[in-house]
Amino acid sequence: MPHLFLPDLRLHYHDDGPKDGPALVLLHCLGLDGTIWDEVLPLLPKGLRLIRPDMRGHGGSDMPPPPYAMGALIRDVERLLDHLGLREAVVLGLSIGGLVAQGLAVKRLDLVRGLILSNTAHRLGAPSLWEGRIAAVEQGGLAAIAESTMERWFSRPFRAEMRHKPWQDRLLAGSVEGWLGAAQAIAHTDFYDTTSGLRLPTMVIAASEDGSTPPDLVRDLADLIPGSRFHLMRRAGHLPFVEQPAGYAALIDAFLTDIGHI
Ligand SMILES: O=C(O)CC1=CCC(=O)O1
Repeated sequence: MPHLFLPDLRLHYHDDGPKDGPALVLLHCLGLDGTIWDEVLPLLPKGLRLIRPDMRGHGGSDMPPPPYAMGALIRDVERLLDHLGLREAVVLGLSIGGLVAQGLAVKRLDLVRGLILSNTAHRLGAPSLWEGRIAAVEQGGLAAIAESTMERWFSRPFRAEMRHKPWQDRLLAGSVEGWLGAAQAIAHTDFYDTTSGLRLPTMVIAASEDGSTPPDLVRDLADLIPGSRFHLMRRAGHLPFVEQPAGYAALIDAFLTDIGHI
């Protein structure tokens, strides 16, 4: 899989589908990487070019020491899309990936034709909430937050069947430094003012059992962007495409069709 060699960073990404297809860029959440989308990709409409970067500090990308600035996370995606010569992509951002997507659209509207903001908000909790989690991870590593994170990521029935275990293992296999760096970026980001100025086709997805970005918070994000459409998925947590892959893919398909991207 390819890397983009930047002056300060080697960024790993997946680039699937036809090179001349309409582009969908998928940005992952904190603590995981671009492979989170593996199961949903086959359910997406055919013919899309699917770009999945690993955020700095995550997956196969370099792991600079923390903290990371949100501006750096946005610039990494900007430089990747410029490198690939992509314009007018639809950008799907999950959680922190949704913050990056909002920031990218504000900075480089030429790169972004539409947004899918999934389980995210203009601000992902108060700085004090993130300071507490950061302190816990500094002391006890990712194991210190793994169980509480699973409670936010997956619905109770899903966890009762122990189906969250592989995801917990994936979180625990990630880089502590990468998690800390990105968590610090989240703690200092509030995009209320800039996101409320966005005017582009946008779909916002929430999930009923999401403990990280509860539906009301996600709905506030949709309210900020005039004309955006809001969807609440039932029986799913913070990663709804894991618990409801077909329903999630159908939402993406309908949105891309409605805006004429496919
Ligand atoms: O840790 C969580 O609650 C989930 C999360 C927050 C930001 C992100 O990207 O994932």
